[in-house]
Amino acid sequence: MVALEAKDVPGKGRGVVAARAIGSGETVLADHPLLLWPQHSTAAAFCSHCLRAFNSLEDNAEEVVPCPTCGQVGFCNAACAAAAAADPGSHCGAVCRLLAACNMTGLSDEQQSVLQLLFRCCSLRAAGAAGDAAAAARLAGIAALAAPPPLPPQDGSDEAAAAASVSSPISLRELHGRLSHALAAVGASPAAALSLEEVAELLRRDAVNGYGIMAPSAPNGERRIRGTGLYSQASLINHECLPSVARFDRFDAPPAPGAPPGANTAVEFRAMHDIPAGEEVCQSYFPLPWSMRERQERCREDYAFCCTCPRCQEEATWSESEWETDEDAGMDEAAAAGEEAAAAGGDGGACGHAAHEQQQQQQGQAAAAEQAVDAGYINIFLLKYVCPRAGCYGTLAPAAPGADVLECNMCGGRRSEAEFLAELEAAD
Ligand SMILES: C[S@@+](CC[C@H](N)C(=O)[O-])C[C@H]1O[C@@H](n2cnc3c(N)ncnc32)[C@H](O)[C@@H]1O
Repeated sequence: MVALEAKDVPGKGRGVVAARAIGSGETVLADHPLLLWPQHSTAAAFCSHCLRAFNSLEDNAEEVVPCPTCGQVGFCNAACAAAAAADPGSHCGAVCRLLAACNMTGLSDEQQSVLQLLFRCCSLRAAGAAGDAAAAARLAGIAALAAPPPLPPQDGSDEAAAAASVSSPISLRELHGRLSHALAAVGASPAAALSLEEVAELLRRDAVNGYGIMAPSAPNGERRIRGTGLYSQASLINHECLPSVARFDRFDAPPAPGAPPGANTAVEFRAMHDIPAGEEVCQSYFPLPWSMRERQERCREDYAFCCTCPRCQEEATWSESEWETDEDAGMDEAAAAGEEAAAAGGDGGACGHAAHEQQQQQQGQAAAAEQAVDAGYINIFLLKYVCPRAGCYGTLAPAAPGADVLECNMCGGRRSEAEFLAELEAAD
């Protein structure tokens, strides 16, 4: 993290700040995953080691190498197959046998995907206990990720609260039972076992730190997730609704000559605009056009904090009539999404308020007040950085350091500064 420095940020835990002035379009961080796992339902369409899409192989006349243990999933080339076999945190023989032995009946795709994570962690534990220092270091890296305290139970049951991230009806206890049963069925080492509490803790770490890796859009435009990654440095980047960096990835890039398997799994963060030295560097955890209500709900329910960023503070003051004015002025979908924010603004107390959360909120509000933004700034920010392609919701950042062409981190679409200014004039 040459350009960034990890620090405690009042009200947010750890965060990263610019260690020097950062130029627009600079890549401030490239981070490789501690752990990567596929979305269960789409696993057969992506490399089980590096998540590269199989339909991207055709262009290079490459062929899928089937998993030698199950034959159900595969790898994008022989190097990835060999890397997975040697990696206890990947689709190695041990993980493959656990998946085959596990009773998946009645589990949602989300729950089956959680088991992909848990089996990889069990396998890393067994390897670590057997003296694999790299496996132990990866588990320590996962244990160092933020894990906010569990949310207060919604229905009076601690277990229900802990299982919220895997959306019951199947409870956390049931999931843990199936995990333990699979470990017993394959005769796994006792060192591989995870307690119920450890499973709950892992799920909370996954919920606040896991990066969803998107698949290319389906022909009907539907967006699907191909898997999830845990990244040690990227996980230090806090959220703001007007972020300064955007995440880019290249999971489908063909391997460069001599590059090790998995080189395509790095996530990169690019500065959307100039960032002065000492300023906190933030990303948005969800699409920029979301309304304030949606953003507040997601922050509270998935990340256990109340967003008090300058945009949320400003939007909390908006009235519906102001939004009518914006709509009349021809604001695009992104800015108009704030209409709902007006409705949410009145009950700005969407956040849960444990005592420490209140303190965090006050610290966050004080910091946000120092960098107040107005409606005009927010609207121009959204027009400039939300991908204009219908239904994309990606974020734009300069295509290269100093470039005046912006590139979308979802669809790859590009827009020049001149095109943006023309759109801005039209919106005016
Ligand atoms: C991916 S982690 C970010 C790093 C984290 N702050 C840490 O100490 O490791 C996400 C967690 O950071 C905290 N966080 C992120 N953005 C925040 C914000 N704008 N305000 C308050 N807390 C925030 C929340 O606890 C959230 O669940």
